[in-house]
Amino acid sequence: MFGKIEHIGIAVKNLTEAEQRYTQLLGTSPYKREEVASEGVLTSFFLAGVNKIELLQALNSESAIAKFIEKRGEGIHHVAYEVEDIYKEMDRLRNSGFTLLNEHPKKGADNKLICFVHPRDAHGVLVELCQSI
Ligand SMILES: CC[C@H](C(=O)O)C(=O)SCCNC(=O)CCNC(=O)[C@H](O)C(C)(C)COP(=O)(O)OP(=O)(O)OC[C@H]1O[C@@H](n2cnc3c(N)ncnc32)[C@H](O)[C@@H]1OP(=O)(O)O
Ligand SMILES: [Co+2]
Repeated sequence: MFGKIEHIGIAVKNLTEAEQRYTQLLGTSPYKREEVASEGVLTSFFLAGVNKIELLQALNSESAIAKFIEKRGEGIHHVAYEVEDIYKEMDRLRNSGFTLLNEHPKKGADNKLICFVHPRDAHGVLVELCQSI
C-alpha cells in the first residue's frame, strides 16, 4: 500500500528563478540539485516542514517536463508516494488494471527507485511511486 506523499513535482521553465521564488515562499533554500539525464530533467529539492517539493526543469525538448510545459504551462506535474516495496506495489497496481509507464522500477532522484502510473488511471494526476534505495 502507499505511504505518505514523498514529494510534489512542479514543472518550471527556469530552475534558478523558481528556486529563488520558492526560497522566498517557503523561507528555506533548496537542499540539493540533481540532474537525472535518463529523465531529461534538472531537479531542485526543498524541505518545507515534513513536505518535500521537487522543482523540475527540462534538459531537452524530448523531456516529459518540456512536453508538459509546452502543452499545459508551468505547474504541479506529479504527486509522488512513498512505498516500502515498489515491486510489490507495481504488481498490485498492474493486477488492478492500472497502466504503469515503466515496466521495471527506474533510478530517480534523491536516492529513489521510481515508477509512474498513467494520469488517466488517477483522474488526471500523474502518480509516482518512490522507494528509498
Ligand atoms: C528525475 C526523476 C524525478 C523523481 O522524482 O525522481 C521525477 O519525478 S521525473 C518526472 C518526469 N518524468 C515523467 O514524467 C515520466 C512519466 N511521464 C510520462 O511517461 C509522460 O509524461 C506521460 C505518459 C504522462 C505523458 O506523455 P505525453 O505528454 O507524451 O503524452 P500526452 O501529451 O499524449 O499525454 C497523455 C495524456 O496525459 C495528460 N498528461 C500528460 N502529462 C500529465 C501530467 N503530468 N499530469 C496530468 N496529466 C498529464 C495529457 O494532457 C494527455 O491527456 P489528454 O486528455 O489526452 O490531453
Ligand atoms: Co518526482
